[in-house]
Amino acid sequence: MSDAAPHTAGGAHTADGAADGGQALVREARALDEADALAPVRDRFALTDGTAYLDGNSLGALPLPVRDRLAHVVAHEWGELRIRSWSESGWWEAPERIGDRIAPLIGAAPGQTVVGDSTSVNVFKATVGALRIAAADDPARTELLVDAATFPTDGYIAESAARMTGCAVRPVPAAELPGAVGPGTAAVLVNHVDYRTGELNDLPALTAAARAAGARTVWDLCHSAGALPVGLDEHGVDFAVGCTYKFLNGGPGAPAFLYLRRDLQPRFDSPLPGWNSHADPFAMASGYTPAEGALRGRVGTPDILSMAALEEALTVWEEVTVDAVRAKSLALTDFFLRCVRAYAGERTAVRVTPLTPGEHARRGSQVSLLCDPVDAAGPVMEKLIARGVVGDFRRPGVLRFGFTPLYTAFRDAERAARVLGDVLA
Ligand SMILES: Cc1ncc(COP(=O)(O)O)c(C=O)c1O
Ligand SMILES: Nc1c(O)cccc1C(=O)C[C@H](N)C(=O)O
Repeated sequence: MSDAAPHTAGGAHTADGAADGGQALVREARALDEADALAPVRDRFALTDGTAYLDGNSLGALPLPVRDRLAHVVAHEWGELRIRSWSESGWWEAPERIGDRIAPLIGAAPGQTVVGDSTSVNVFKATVGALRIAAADDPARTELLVDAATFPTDGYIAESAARMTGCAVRPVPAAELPGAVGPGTAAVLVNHVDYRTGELNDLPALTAAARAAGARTVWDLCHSAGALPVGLDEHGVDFAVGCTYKFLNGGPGAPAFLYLRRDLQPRFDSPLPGWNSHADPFAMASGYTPAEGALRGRVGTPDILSMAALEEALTVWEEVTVDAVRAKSLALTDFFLRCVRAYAGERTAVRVTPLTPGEHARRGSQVSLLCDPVDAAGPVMEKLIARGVVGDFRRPGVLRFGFTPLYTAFRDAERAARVLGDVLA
């Protein structure tokens, strides 16, 4: 069965617009794509295999210019210049240079963002750094609040960071965190967007509450960087981390970023004080003197090939604003939710309920659907993928669909919902 045109099998039966077999939704998707100012940006990505790729919240698609950039770095910078490239090709400064390219996307002025290591490692650096500053200010602050639904790596690392610093972790549902911070709170580690549900947590309110209580904040921006405005400087966030292989399309295993607010940099006592963060690395001194600025967040030798891919991937932002991306993201997820209601309806054998909030202010750039029965979710996603609709599945029963406005079209959203309706039927 072709998925290119709507048909009436299975779905297409609710009062929500698919009584005509989905023709109206197909026409609407076409009109939305025609009016979409970001539509031409899709041509910069390797997306010609006919799939509706809705997994950019896990691994972003390949930006085409990355291929030539990597070929050049390998052939010329590594192949011909070899060690000279540390200075002549700008390899040594890549972590700060690329950090400053990410900075405007997360609302940070230059000089506060550094790229390198994985998100997990940066969660460790930022959390221990925050706890050490809190302890220096007030040793009675021994509580590390973590949002209860956190991505696992943050929770595991929070436990270790707390053990190292004599603190204790207290998991609290994200919405309750502003009321939970108190005089004993040293720091709060929280995800901006919940990886499982796609819920957007209230960064301004929680950061303000933490500041008022004298606690430090560490935000995990993995699912918001490149998807929506963050406003780190504006809201007075202390530390932030995030991945670059999701909405920033930096490639598999692309290095993460670490934001150290400028006024805290002199106080940032890294738990991983590698030689790259030394004030004079090539002095090869036996004693450690930390560098000034964001490069205090570096550890060891940067992974140049991945850095080069990321740097090239970020060039798309020279033409695109985060506000435009956010506006399209909300329009895409609104439209997808409407299509799901129309095609999946109430009468399918497997039912789906959105876990992602309907309110724009509480929605990230993905839509998560909970399957009933839950154990249907894995097989449903396998069937979707077999039919060219690529989302992912998180146990036990969640279907995730990520919307990357740089390359996701409204026709992808319509098709995904239509195929989903068929599969659920
Ligand atoms: C919210 C969140 N934090 C942290 C991570 C872990 O990142 P990494 O595997 O790059 O350390 C991920 C995804 O893998 C994530 O979604
Ligand atoms: N980092 C990943 C990987 O190496 C393999 C598979 C998936 C991932 C992910 O990024 C998972 C992702 N953070 C999530 O939101 O579930």
